[in-house]
Amino acid sequence: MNILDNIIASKRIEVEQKKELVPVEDLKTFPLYASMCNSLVSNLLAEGSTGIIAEFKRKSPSKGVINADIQIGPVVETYDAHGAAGISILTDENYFGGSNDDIIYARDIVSVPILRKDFIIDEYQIIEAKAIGASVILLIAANLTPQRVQELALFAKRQSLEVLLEIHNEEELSHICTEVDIVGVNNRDLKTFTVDVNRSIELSEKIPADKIKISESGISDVDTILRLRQHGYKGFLIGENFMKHADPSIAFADFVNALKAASKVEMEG
Ligand SMILES: O=C(O)c1ccccc1NCC(=O)[C@H](O)[C@H](O)COP(=O)(O)O
Repeated sequence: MNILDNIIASKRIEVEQKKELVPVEDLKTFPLYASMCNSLVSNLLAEGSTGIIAEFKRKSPSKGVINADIQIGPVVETYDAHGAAGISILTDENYFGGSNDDIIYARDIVSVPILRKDFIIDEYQIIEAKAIGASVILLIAANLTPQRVQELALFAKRQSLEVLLEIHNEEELSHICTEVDIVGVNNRDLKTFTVDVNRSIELSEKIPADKIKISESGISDVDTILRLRQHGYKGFLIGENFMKHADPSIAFADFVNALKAASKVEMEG
């Protein structure tokens, strides 16, 4: 079994336990369940958007501990204030050190849309995402059939959530369906952990033109963003590059300033 199989196996157990602990009908009574979702799609398409979906994660299977004891508040506040188009928050506890409380806390203090970054395999997790204040959910093609992607995406759309479908290779293009709003190419192979930004470039032309494209993982410099933009990418999901710093807020603000300067030079040139 590879790491993704392990994560999914433990997720199945976790979801069944949660269903017992907090029945789905109870989730629907959470105040945030009835709140309005804001749109990541609109933010990515907005004129002058940085396109950055800044991620908050404490650890990961590929990197181990990144920033174990960090508090979420100051980090997401800076992401929001300095121009993130969206914020991605890992809610998986075992492998990423996250929790639902991280999103509940962040929702209260930021206005940008929040992506619930987790391994969604069950409708329960979609209701849960809405109940904790997420606006976008992630579906990963590598662990879902095309039919299951379609079912879960449709279910999410009916909850007014936006859907990001993550793919990694050409075969997974067949998972793209009408209900998906955003297609993300993960530059990290979730089975081997190798990272190659060229994945995004190779797949860019093959993604249907009506989908918003984002590139995920292993992005650490503004030149890569400029290159990806030339291939039609509107969004850039970046985690470790910020979270590895003692103060991710400073790293994020510096990165955005450098991106804005480079984008201006590019437009003038
Ligand atoms: O990052 C991992 O080790 C990982 C392993 C298995 C499944 C998912 C994993 N990561 C989730 C992500 O895709 C990244 O957190 C996200 O794209 C940001 O990547 P990075 O900028 O490289 O931190």
